[in-house]
Amino acid sequence: MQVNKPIPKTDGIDHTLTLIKQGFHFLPQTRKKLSSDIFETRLMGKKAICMAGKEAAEMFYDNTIFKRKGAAPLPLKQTLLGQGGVHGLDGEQHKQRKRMHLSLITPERLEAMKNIALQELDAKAKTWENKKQVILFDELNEILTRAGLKWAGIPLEEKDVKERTEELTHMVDSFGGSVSRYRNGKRARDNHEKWLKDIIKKIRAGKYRPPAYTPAYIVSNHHEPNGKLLDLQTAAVELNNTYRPLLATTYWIIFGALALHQYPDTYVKMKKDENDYSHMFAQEVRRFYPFAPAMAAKVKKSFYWQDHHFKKDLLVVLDLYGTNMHEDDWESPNEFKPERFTNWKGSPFSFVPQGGGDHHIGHRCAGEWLTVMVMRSFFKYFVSNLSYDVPDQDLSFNLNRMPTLPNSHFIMKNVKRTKDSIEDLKLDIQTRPVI
Ligand code: HEM
Repeated sequence: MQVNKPIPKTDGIDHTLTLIKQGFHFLPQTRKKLSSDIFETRLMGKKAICMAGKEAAEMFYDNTIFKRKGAAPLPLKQTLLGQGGVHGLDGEQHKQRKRMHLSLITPERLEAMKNIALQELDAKAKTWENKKQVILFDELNEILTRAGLKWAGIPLEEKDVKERTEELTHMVDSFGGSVSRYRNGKRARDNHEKWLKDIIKKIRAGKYRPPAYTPAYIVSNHHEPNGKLLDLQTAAVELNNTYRPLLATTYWIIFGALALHQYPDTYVKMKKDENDYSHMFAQEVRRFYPFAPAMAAKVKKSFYWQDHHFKKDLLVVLDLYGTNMHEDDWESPNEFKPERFTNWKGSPFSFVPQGGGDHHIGHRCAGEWLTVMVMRSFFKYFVSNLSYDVPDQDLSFNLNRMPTLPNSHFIMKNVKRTKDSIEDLKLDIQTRPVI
């Protein structure tokens, strides 16, 4: 007979506002309070089971028992994710769409992104030499907007750079429950999708011909399992999905710059980059610093797990940040130690900064390799191609805000390029497995 073990519950009626107020703290602190890796609460008026840890992640990413349809809240789809995109698909439709995304991320295209992003960074860095100070967050958002659109094969006129950068920045900053950030994010997405739809129409009409290996070409010409082209709206969402998340990488590049500053030994080791140090450093930045707090799914068919009953259509939330910090899997999780990744045995369920499980059959982030490659090459650029001072500023970050970053947005002064060329960096960094 199957035992039905009760799951500890939070007090009160609904905890959506608590989640918005406490941000990254909500799930870990509630687990601590209830002394349990799994608890029941109510979010957006619905019963929800929240959980963390390797075993929980393994269960969450089993797509025979979980589905994404109806799991993500509407405001998230109106801003960060878009409606009708790969994130919310299940079954064959998901597999087919995911194959399209993964087909964009070949080793050659990863190298291309690295080179384009480094070129944009180096061009921008030339202008920093004449500035009193540089706010790195703003600069990186523009650099990665330029790089992402170029890589995706989407034409960007100089006069539009500011507008496109602001749109992508607002979309990425839109989650976390602030009404004003939601409004900015929604407006930004509406404008950006309108712009993309015009470009896709031109591609389909043969009026604009991007190279056949670019996202612009591949997404515009992608056919659904029913043999039809993606509808225009979905095509705009998916094309945006191929480069918008690069601006999420901005947050981790800022945190990496923070770590290089606050742990000076890492700066020295990054400069030498022995035993793949830059890779381990990027991995530890993704583990230690927050970006994606959690993911939601719904139960596809009822099942038992660890004697707990999961009923069909129940909402389940996996704490990604808390899983990366889980004491069962990470020694001294609250210490920043890139060396922990030396000979790391890599579990796709204990290390879930960009989702867990398998990239190909599950929902794990399609851009994980790309994220790590851009992070590594930028960290190496900072230590080997630049000199800069980090003046006094408020470098603290608030875990109640989602997403979060240092309050000052990382200010640099006296920036100088120490090399005239990025050729060493272009040759140096190769694609590497990330889990
Ligand atoms: C800081 C950088 C990034 C973070 C934190 C991040 C995080 C995530 C997370 C949490 C998911 C959802 C996993 C799930 O549904 O369980 C995801 C999915 C996805 N990401 Fe990323 N991502 C990043 C960068 C990128 C980049 C650069 C790209 C593309 C170039 C990308 C493309 C995608 C796609 C297409 C999916 C949908 C996968 C699916 O549903 O099967 N991401 N990402």
